Amino acid sequence: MVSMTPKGEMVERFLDFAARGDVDQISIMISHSNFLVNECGQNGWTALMFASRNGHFEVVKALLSKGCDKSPVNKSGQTAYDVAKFWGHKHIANLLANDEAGSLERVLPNAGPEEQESYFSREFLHRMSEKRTDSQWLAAKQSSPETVFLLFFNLNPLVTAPADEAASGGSDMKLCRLRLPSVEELLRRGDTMVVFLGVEKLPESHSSSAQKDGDDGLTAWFALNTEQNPMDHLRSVDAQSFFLKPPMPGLLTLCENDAGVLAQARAVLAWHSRYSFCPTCGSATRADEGGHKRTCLQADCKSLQGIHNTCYPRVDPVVIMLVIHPDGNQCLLGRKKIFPPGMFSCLAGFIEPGETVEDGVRREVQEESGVRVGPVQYIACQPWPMPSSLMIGCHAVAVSTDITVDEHEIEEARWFTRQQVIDAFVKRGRPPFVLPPRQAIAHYLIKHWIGINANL
Ligand SMILES: NC(=O)c1ccc[n+]([C@@H]2O[C@H](COP(=O)([O-])OP(=O)(O)OC[C@H]3O[C@@H](n4cnc5c(N)ncnc54)[C@H](O)[C@@H]3O)[C@@H](O)[C@H]2O)c1
Ligand SMILES: [Mg+2]
Ligand SMILES: [Mg+2]
Ligand SMILES: [Mg+2]
Ligand SMILES: [Zn+2]
Repeated sequence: MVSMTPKGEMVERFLDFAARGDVDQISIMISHSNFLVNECGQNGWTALMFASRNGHFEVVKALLSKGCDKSPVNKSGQTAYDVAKFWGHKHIANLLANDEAGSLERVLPNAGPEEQESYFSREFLHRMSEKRTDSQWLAAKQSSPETVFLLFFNLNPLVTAPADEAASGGSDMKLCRLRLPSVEELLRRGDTMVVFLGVEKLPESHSSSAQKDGDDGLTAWFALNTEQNPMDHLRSVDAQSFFLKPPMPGLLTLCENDAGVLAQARAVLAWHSRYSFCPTCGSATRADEGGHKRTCLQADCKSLQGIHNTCYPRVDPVVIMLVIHPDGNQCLLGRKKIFPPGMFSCLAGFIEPGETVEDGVRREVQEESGVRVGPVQYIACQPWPMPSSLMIGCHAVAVSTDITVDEHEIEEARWFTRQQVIDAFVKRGRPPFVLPPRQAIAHYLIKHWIGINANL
């Protein structure tokens, strides 16, 4: 082993505290030796990178407050910002990007807007995908009194209304967090689908004290779905709770945290309910890996050789776009027959095989409205769990303006002026149309266009 200088040892100790989130030790060491904030260890990582990797917000803040440089890159060319973003620590990525000389702007001067959190996108569980193959761990969690179970009946979640429903206008519905005694009987039934969702993220102050007696102290979450009314098999469930249906607009009434976990749970459960047989050979399949895989039971099935995407939960990419008139002052919105009266929204469509996002936008806009599109810019995305789409939101610039609607899909499409869109937002006078609900990415794409062109 290579021996280290006393300084080298001190740096490694400092980096270790950063990796573990020990903000007290970090502050003490900086107060004696401020140079540590910019040191990197033997693997080329700085304290800021380690803290960003492990989601230690307070450590990142402390390092920044001591003038830590955000620009160094590790051996893979990643800054601390890149590391935070890669590991999904959005709050840390925002902190690192918002600070004046944000690395994103420097590296990508023409970068679009900051990553946008949308309804259905909040991740408050850590998915712990490495535990999906640990059947012993999963079984222990399924029989732990701490574990949280979400229940679905035909993909409709069990919810409770807020106590002051009138005041909240019926929104902010909560998913019922059931415990083992309530669902024990359901878990024993063969026809209950069980999906491991993840574990609650730990507060930064979490220590290893909970790890005695083999318990890792992690609270696991599972989603259950049944196709037969589970009410007779449930124990001690709040009398106010009920299954939320139909999905639209019902699922848009959840609070933001619950909408995120619902998007994950419902999309996976919907996949199980649609793929009970092997898409390759038609045989029966079995759920594996905590409900994140289906394996064919036919020994010589092709799907058992190599990796087949038919064995994993599906996500369907959909482009959704706000098309802007060449004059920059109008946008194209359409309405489907099924929309509530007066509502107009962005055009949208499924991406086809072999197509880029940009080509998908151009094709769908032309098919649905006859308008031809030039430049396309990605803005934001949103999981859409009905049943399992990923909405890829873009702005696009039209290069022609005549409208011919595809009547199979769209009842009407129109150019609306910026003023008309603003009137619809502020609901002034008699607005010319109704906007899609704020939970839909279409709403955000329209609002963002108004925002970036603000000349009110
Ligand atoms: N979040 C939002 O703001 C928002 C707004 C609009 C639409 N959406 C969602 O986007 C999705 C797609 O929009 P669209 O209906 O206009 O798409 P679209 O314009 O491609 O037309 C739908 C048709 O495409 C075909 N299709 C192709 N691939 C499909 C697939 N993987 N699954 C189902 N059908 C497929 C079917 O014939 C279907 O009738 C819808 O599910 C809709 O709920 C979300
Ligand atoms: Mg469409
Ligand atoms: Mg279409
Ligand atoms: Mg289509
Ligand atoms: Zn098969």
